[in-house]
Amino acid sequence: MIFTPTPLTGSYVIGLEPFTDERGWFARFYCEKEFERLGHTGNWVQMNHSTTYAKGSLRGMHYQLPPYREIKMVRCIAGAVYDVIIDIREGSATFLQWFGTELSAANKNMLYIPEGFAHGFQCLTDNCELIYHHTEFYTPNAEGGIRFDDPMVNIQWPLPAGVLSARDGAHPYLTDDFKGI
Ligand SMILES: Cc1cn([C@H]2C[C@H](O)[C@@H](COP(=O)(O)OP(=O)(O)O[C@H]3O[C@@H](C)C(=O)[C@@H](O)[C@H]3O)O2)c(=O)[nH]c1=O
Repeated sequence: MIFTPTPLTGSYVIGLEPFTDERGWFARFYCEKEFERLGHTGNWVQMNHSTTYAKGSLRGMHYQLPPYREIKMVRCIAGAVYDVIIDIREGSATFLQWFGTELSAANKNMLYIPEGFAHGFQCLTDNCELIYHHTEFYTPNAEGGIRFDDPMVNIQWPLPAGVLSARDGAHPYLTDDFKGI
């Protein structure tokens, strides 16, 4: 695996190194020893899989409140998405800065997202499938959300916004009172 730091400290784009032969390919996407070198100490306690049908659809921007902050690792196994994180670590030098990268079945890249980030994505194709690894259990009462179009963050999405859940459409806009998590 190739770990490329993003401008937001602690997050990485992870490239796989597939072994290819006449049958197809084989690639490792998690190895405790390699991840320890990143400083990763958490255990993956939950893994999720989602399909999003329509190009342009958006999911996000989601996080869990303390004490349920979590590390996430995201991978796209069908189609392509523009995957985005926002740094909401209290006191961070890059507070409210965002980073986006394309994850696709074709490029096989993953995004490693430390605690203290909000996460979301937009589908660049129809029928996008994502696999998530989480270090914390899903805790509905601890869910936090930031609107995908929050002007204080100003994410540059590649496509006009398509399908959005009712919950994601109802996230409040940030105010100066928001100090992060
Ligand atoms: C996230 C999650 C949802 N659910 C349930 C709640 C709800 O009834 C249904 C759909 O949930 P949501 O609408 O929140 O799903 P979704 O909007 O796809 O939520 C996901 O968005 C992306 C951007 C992330 O980063 C993920 O961690 C997760 O928050 O599934 C679980 O049972 N376990 C889970 O871990």
